[in-house]
Amino acid sequence: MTARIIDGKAIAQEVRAEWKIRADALKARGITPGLAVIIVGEDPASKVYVANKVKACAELGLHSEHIALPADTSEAALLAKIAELNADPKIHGLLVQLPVPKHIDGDKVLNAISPDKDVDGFHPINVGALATGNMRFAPCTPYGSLVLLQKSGVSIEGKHAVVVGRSNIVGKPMALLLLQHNATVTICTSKTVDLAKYTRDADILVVATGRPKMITGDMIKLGAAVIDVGINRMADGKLCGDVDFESAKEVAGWITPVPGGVGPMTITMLVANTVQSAERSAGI
Ligand SMILES: Nc1nc(=O)c2c([nH]1)NC[C@@H]1CN(c3ccc(C(=O)N[C@@H](CCC(=O)O)C(=O)O)cc3)C=[N+]21
Ligand SMILES: [Mg+2]
Repeated sequence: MTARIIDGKAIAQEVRAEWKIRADALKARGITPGLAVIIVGEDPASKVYVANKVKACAELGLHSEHIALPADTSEAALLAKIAELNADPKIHGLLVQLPVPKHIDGDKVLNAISPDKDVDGFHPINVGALATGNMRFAPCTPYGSLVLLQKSGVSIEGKHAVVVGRSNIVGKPMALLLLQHNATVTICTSKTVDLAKYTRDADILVVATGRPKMITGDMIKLGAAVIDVGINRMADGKLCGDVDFESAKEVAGWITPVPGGVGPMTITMLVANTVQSAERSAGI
């Protein structure tokens, strides 16, 4: 059997069109949703992501500000910039591209962003809201992964979902979202003993480990839905996921490619969260 390839680019376009209608409705009331992205330093991969975010905003007619600060920006200067944007009525969504340079405390940065503008969903208040089932902003990568499953017609309720990876930005919130949709959820880590025992039992397998091609076809249940969150740049310059696509697609029922899978959805949900934030600020 060969898996159905989940076309993240196509689904992202479809979802963006839905959110454009809501953005246009806000603009008709004189409110243009606005996103500010702060990037500290020169990471080349981050530059690609930030450029994609700004492009997606333009596509939906949103206001966006891209604030590039030098790598030696002090923590105090960054916190001051965040405070300024927290108070700026043109801005409904605000994020600081991670990772930040070592001399800056990442947790302090996440705590400084107004929870009402935290479109990444990384502020502890929003993490707590997700954990208690009162979601305000779901983190964009897990949210996008969930929408990919839903739009592909994969049923979640009652199914065994296995998440490999326990990061705050993907693994943990992904597990919470799946739990919210009544999946039976297992979270594995890089230390899990006999990882394949768990992955082979997964109806839905989400992989976010940052280890290129670590999940191979023999670790996947026949017909499973496989969401590959990994983006690894190989020596030849090509991108690959955390799943070995070639062997996995022979076993899986659905699979996301890298690139063109989760990545475009991450950007889309960021824009969606920004529009939703603007709706909330307008009392909608
Ligand atoms: N505060 C914060 N929020 C984030 O959401 C955040 C972050 N920091 N730091 C870095 C990661 C990574 N990330 C991606 C976004 C888009 C693509 C994307 O568009 N990927 C394309 C291709 C990208 C390429 O060609 O390099 C794809 O998969 O098809 C990938 C990765 C957001 N992140
Ligand atoms: Mg993300």
